Amino acid sequence: MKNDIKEVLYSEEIILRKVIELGERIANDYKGKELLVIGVLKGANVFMSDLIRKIDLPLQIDFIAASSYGHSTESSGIVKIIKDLDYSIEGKHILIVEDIIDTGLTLKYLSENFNSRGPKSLEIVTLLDKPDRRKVDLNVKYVGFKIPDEFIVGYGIDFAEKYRNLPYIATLKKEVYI
Ligand SMILES: O=P(O)(O)OC[C@H]1O[C@H](OP(=O)(O)OP(=O)(O)O)[C@H](O)[C@@H]1O
Ligand code: HPA
Ligand SMILES: [Mg+2]
Repeated sequence: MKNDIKEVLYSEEIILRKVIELGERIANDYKGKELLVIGVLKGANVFMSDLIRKIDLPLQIDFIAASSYGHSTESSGIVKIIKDLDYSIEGKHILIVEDIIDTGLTLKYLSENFNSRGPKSLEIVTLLDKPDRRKVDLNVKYVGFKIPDEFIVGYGIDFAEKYRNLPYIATLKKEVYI
């Protein structure tokens, strides 16, 4: 697995520091409110697990599973919901947790879908943001790192379902995916 890595962009230590910073900001912003944190599977699984333990507030969690990349490095443009939320979000303060925003199509689709269910508020936190690749406008309140237009893996993020268990975030050698 390590032979496929081109460059480590963010080490475990750097990621942890960012997760703590985001968790503190979120805890501060939602003080006194009932918060429901929704992770977008599978990619956000690792970030979500670390982040919720750095939000010092009573909160609830739920998950939705969505996929649009499959085994490609380009979005198919069609967002498929593979598993829906378990509970209603009507009247609740919702925070969507994503690992990465690329074209923005996944979150555009999910935000519109969630907004139609009548939440009290809806915000997004993403660990990584690739603004140069955006195809649709999105309002993202919490961003960990802005990254250049390169295909990345690790810390939950895959290529063809591999590399999710790398503890750091890295770029892949081109020959691996071309
Ligand atoms: O902004 P976008 O271009 O829509 O890309 C971002 C989405 O793509 C990845 O999910 P993917 O569809 O690969 O499913 P996965 O989380 O199971 O890997 C990632 O986890 C985001 O959810
Ligand atoms: N890597 C893996 N999955 C992704 C990416 C990426 O850079 N962008 C959107 N889904
Ligand atoms: Mg993926």
